[in-house]
Amino acid sequence: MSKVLLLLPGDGIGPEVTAESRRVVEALNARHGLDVVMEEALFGGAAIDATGDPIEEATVARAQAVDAVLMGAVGGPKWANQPFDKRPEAGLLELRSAMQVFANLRPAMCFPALADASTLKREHVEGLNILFVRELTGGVYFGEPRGIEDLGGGERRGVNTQVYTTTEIRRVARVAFDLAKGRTGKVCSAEKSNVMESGLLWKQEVQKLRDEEYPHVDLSHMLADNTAMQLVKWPKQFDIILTDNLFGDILSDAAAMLTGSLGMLPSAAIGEAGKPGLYEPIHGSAPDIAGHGLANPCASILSLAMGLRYSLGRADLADKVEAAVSKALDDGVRTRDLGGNATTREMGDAVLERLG
Ligand SMILES: NC(=O)c1ccc[n+]([C@@H]2O[C@H](COP(=O)([O-])OP(=O)(O)OC[C@H]3O[C@@H](n4cnc5c(N)ncnc54)[C@H](O)[C@@H]3O)[C@@H](O)[C@H]2O)c1
Ligand SMILES: CC(C)[C@H](C(=O)O)[C@@H](O)C(=O)O
Ligand SMILES: [Mg+2]
Repeated sequence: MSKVLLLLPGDGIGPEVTAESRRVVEALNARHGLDVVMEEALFGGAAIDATGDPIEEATVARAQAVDAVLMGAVGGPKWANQPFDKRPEAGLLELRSAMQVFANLRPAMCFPALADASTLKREHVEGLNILFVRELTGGVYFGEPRGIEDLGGGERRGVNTQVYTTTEIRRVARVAFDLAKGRTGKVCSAEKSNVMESGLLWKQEVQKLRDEEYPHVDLSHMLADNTAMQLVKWPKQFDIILTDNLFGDILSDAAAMLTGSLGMLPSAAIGEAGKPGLYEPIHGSAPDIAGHGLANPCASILSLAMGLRYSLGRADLADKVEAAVSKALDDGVRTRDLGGNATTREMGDAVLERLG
């Protein structure tokens, strides 16, 4: 039976990069025995313009019912003054929460051809293969209370609450420990247990789960600020980095530059087995380059590959797509962020040509 992939292109460069992933799916359907039907819906600013809301209830329901969701990016200056709960980004948080995709896998891999594209020296990044496991449906992004209070006399107070429960910590740590089996076995958990109670609970629960059920995992703990420094100093010391929602957001953007560009980093957000996954590049809508065909579509295409692997049951085609991206880079095809002058479409063409 056909599988269903819901595309949510979103805003800015979102539609530009998602269009290239759509062409990859079409090529796999036509030439490689994939049987995926694509649907599309408005999301983010585009949905606000059409309906007043960043995501319609029907779209959330569809995302929960299909096999996988591939989104582009949301947000931009046009919607920056919307009330907070009506912003494009609020729609994304609502979608992640509704899909219960609590573990966000963000692989920061340096493709061989890009070892000189990073702002760090070649020996620091060549062969780099870090996997972030970022908690995605809890923490300070969702904690209550939140808001901006008027204290009178021109004084205001902005409030967000960092909160984690044992269950939230253990279920994402389990994902990291399970993934460690197929890798080097090393997991570094990053938090701020020195100043935050939620960070101390995080550290204790991660250690407890390791001791109870994963004795073979080589677990270490690192304060998140030191982790940021160590990522730049000697990134190859890391294999899996397990961390919370906010630190994972920040550390993975920093790690993107180790691979050459933010336009290279894909992600997979997964939850309980059998539930649909949400696949998205880690970059945003890039308003500074949107509409000019300059965006790098690799992060989107590689996110699609993760979807093929984790939700669509076609790890063989995921390997094929990743190999085609790697080959295109080997052959010197580069978008502007990687120092070249290929357009988004030309980069997509280069991947399609190498799919076989
Ligand atoms: N998942 C998402 O939907 C998501 C993620 C991050 C940011 N955002 C939103 O995007 C908007 C812009 O945020 P920002 O500018 O801080 O971050 P951004 O990731 O959009 O862009 C940061 C920089 O990286 C460049 N860049 C990003 N993706 C690229 C690509 N594929 N190819 C080439 N260059 C690329 C941009 O041109 C920009 O210079 C904001 O509204 C933000 O909330 C959305
Ligand atoms: C747009 C925003 C909600 C999002 C996040 O902070 O999670 C983005 O930065 C990301 O990395 O996916
Ligand atoms: Mg981010």
